[in-house]
Amino acid sequence: MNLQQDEQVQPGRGASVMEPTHGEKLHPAPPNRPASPASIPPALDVVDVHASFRERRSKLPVLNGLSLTVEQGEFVAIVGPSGCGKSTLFHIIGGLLKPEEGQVLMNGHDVTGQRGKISYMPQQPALFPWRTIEDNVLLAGEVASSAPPRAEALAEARKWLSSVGLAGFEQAYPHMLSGGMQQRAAFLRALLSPQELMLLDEPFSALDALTRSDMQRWLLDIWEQNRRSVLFITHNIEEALLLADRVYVLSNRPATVLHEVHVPFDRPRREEITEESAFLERKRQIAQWMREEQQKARLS
Ligand SMILES: Nc1ncnc2c1ncn2[C@@H]1O[C@H](COP(=O)(O)OP(=O)(O)OP(=O)(O)O)[C@@H](O)[C@H]1O
Repeated sequence: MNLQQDEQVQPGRGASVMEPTHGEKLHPAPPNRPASPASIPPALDVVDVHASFRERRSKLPVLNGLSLTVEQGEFVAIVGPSGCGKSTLFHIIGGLLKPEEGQVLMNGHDVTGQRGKISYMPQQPALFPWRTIEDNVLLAGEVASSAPPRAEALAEARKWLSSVGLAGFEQAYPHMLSGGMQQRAAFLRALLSPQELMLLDEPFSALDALTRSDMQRWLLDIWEQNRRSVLFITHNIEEALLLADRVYVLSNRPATVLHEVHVPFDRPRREEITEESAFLERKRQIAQWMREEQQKARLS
């Protein structure tokens, strides 16, 4: 079902009520955060977005005045309770759903409800089983209006496949690869697509712990070479803090931003930061906020 586009603004649902309640910032912006001069708009600016699903006569509010930004070249993570509306937010940013209120701006332009502006990587690799790994990776370029010539795209894809340990698997089909390898190919497809902003929706949730840890290290490495603007959903607080420059903590459904946490570690990041007290302090604090949300949900 679609989100309602024509719903009346209800009394009391103005911006002041629906402003996100950003919690304390645990630290000022770290030095490694990409500097965004005032003249450069954020890669993504989600402004006061409201959304609900309507089923017959009942209405399920899902997003409640949610605002967030991703600066140019920034890696931002979202954590929040299960079912709070994270994927719905991605669908709105990707233009698959229209919000009842609010805007989605990319590079300063209003793109609310417009598709084709982001590259997206879902929980499952979503590779086409009838296409080889190489052809799956090339797909991103094929559907773009400003695609490079095929020979150029192929050379680029092969270079990347080799650099992510998939050399020799170019002509393999997805079922011939492990889950982690499939996710690498899916990530490459997102990375090589021409859209600047990448939305990653729990890309490692289906992987076992060891593969997940490998993939985190791998993603850090690849991302730090490229510095694309990334918005990343995860349920794993440690993963969020290890990868991101900032972490948004969402409330229960209907989701709004409860807290914004700056992650002050230099890049390239080392896995050892997970042992540092500044890391553990943030991890404990976010876990505490999440527990509080769970408690509220149980009591409501
Ligand atoms: N198409 C839809 N029609 C009706 N309700 C929906 C639809 N899609 C999602 N919902 C409901 O909206 C709420 C938010 O769903 P959403 O998938 O955005 O949450 P989420 O935070 O991504 O969940 P999870 O953490 O479990 O992946 C849930 O209660 C879900 O059941």
